[in-house]
Amino acid sequence: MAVTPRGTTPVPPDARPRLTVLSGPSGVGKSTVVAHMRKVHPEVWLSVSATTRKPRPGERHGVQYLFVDDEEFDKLVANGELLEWAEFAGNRYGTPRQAVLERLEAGEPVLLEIDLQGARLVRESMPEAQLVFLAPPSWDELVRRLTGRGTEAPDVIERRLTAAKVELAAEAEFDTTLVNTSVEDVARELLALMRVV
Ligand SMILES: Nc1nc2c(ncn2[C@@H]2O[C@H](COP(=O)(O)OP(=O)(O)O)[C@@H](O)[C@H]2O)c(=O)[nH]1
Ligand SMILES: Nc1ncnc2c1ncn2[C@@H]1O[C@H](COP(=O)(O)OP(=O)(O)O)[C@@H](O)[C@H]1O
Repeated sequence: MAVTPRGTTPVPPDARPRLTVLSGPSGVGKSTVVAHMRKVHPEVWLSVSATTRKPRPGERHGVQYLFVDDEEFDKLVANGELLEWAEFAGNRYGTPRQAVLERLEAGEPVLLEIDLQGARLVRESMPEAQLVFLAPPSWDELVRRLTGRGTEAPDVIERRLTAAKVELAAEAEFDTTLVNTSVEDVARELLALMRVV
């Protein structure tokens, strides 16, 4: 058996911590799945994005998002502080770069919950990232969930459903699709993909 000096054992590629990107149309259940996953495994780290969107009732700065105004977002972009950013349904969203890189360097798995445009940008800049698409059981169920959530006005729901058609058409670009029928099942599958369990 070959003896490798201590400290120089090569890390097999599949043991490396991975950057996982979770995308899917608005209302499919991304936040619900991630919240459940973190209830079961609080140690899983999720990047907190910056956004120019206004907080929904119950959302808090630094928890769901870093809520910033247009000027602050411009600064984050100009200073190169975002790993990626995109405009989605009239607001801008971006992933703070430093925290993600620090976690990956520390050997921890990292999860980004971002839109299709962001997923494409991450694929370009970090080809080792795995892209996971969260799909609804059906179009009608997606409309029911988005409408039933009751957080958006009808015109905003329309914009999001228009974006959803584009996102659903891009499913084949992703490495894996998970269909969100059961939150518990999807959370378990996602944890397995991230090699947390
Ligand atoms: N590109 C990019 N998209 C993001 C980021 N953060 C959130 N998003 C996406 O922006 C979209 C809208 O998010 P949000 O307004 O919270 O609505 P929700 O996903 O329907 O609850 C979703 O597809 C999110 O995944 C980010 O940092 N970058
Ligand atoms: N598997 C599921 N079955 C039924 N309803 C779900 C499921 N997952 C999420 N929901 C509901 O769908 C709505 C949208 O979920 P949310 O997590 O806000 O979606 P997203 O973050 O993708 O926009 C919420 O009201 C949520 O409770």
